[in-house]
Amino acid sequence: MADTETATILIVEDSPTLALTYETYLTPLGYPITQAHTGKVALNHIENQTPSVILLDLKLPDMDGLDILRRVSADGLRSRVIVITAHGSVATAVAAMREGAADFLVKPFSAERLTTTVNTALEVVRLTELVDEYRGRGRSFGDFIGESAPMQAVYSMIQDAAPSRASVFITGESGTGKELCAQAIHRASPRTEAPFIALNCAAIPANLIESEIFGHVKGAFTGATENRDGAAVKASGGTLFLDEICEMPLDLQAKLLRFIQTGQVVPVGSNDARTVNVRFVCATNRDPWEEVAEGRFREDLYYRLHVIPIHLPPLRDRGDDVQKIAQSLLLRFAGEEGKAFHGFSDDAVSRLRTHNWPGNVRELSNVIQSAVVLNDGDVVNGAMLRLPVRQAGDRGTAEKGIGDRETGDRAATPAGMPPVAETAPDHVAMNGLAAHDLPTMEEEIEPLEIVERRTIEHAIRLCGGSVGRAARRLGVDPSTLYRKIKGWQKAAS
Ligand SMILES: Nc1ncnc2c1ncn2[C@@H]1O[C@H](COP(=O)(O)OP(=O)(O)OP(=O)(O)O)[C@@H](O)[C@H]1O
Repeated sequence: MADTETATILIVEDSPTLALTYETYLTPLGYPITQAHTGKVALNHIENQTPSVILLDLKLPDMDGLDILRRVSADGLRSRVIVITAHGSVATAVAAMREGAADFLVKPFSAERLTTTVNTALEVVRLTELVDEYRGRGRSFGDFIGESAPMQAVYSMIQDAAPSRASVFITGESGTGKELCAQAIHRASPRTEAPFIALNCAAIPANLIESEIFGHVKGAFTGATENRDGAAVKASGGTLFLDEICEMPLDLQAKLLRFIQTGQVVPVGSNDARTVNVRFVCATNRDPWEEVAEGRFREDLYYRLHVIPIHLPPLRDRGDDVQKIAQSLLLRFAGEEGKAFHGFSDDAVSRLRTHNWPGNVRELSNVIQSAVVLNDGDVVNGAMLRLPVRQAGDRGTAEKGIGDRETGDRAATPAGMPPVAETAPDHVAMNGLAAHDLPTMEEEIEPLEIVERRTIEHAIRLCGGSVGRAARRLGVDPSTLYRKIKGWQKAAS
């Protein structure tokens, strides 16, 4: 049996009745099935999503089925193609096998014969994936999902870096998986049994970071009622992950540098140093060298930490990974929410592929979760994915690199929002009012509902599209925001 998380079946058959019959035969296998009644629809589907098995009738209204087979071979796709031929046309089946078909079925055939043939094909797909995995090619790694070439380079950097004690400096836009990468390094390292301690330098007030890293003694400051170990001591023998390192205040950067050089921790309010052995992994979504050039990040600290650099590519540069991650997230959220969703329609796949993903995997996760929470059905369609129809920087236009994060986040439409382009013409502002048409009084006094909506949308944008995080920051329950978003969607449709 193939991997149930990713295996899919495409039935290419011009007769809808026959296609439905085959689908009914194959449904008990439990894999998502798509029908294509023309060659054009089939090619379009294959372009967006690689099916594990293609059941292919060679007689199509708009093209020769062999052309589809040739395309699968030419593109080097892993799909196993099972050709369906009419009784008496064995020569065609032989020709198809020469072109790369995995098997053939002569009409009419029984449900059992079909399921056995498809199951065998799926098993071959599974074994091929297994072999690739052993060879270390074309596979995901740890908790990462994704098999694209840029991610393979990341996985191999992680594997090479893991055994060493050298500091790792991870860069990448927000939501690309920097923390996941730090955890993967720790897990693959000899320190795996010791603690992995993560500290987000941007999330802790400046006056508390020193104590959070180095600890404090009783009475060191108001509220220090007892001795407390900091992250450096807690991570002893393990890994200390300093996230958003470029946000660390300069005075503390000097203390961190001393700690790295000496391995000694001095808690706030104490003169006693304690020696610890930690491995440093840090991350930033800024361009660290630019931070050095601007005087916000110490150059000596940069060189100490920037020993092994790992750059996480933006999601828009990872090809098919978008669909693989989306599919895995869909099954996860559907399971959590008790929904039946198990796949995406072709238009949904096409939207997933063309969106620019400024908030990267986190944004993708929010969009899928929102689609699952707010809808019902077997398949997520394009309309359920609350993405802007068109946005500046969509694939094929502007490319973004690290350092462009803020622009990227501003461009993101929060998950679950009716995007501007879908609800209003160009000249209409986000709140639905054409500002230049209104008298001054109306500009000054806005209905509370609109102010509330703008505040919520703004918060979600600032939180990289995360409804959950925005709800926390706004001090309300996430279900309140989801309810409101659903209300806006209803009003817009
Ligand atoms: N390749 C991937 N496959 C599956 N899940 C992923 C992948 N990359 C990231 N994620 C998930 O996306 C979310 C964001 O990842 P993570 O927190 O590691 O990103 P980050 O780059 O550290 O973000 P930030 O810069 O905002 O701190 C997490 O829930 C993580 O598990």
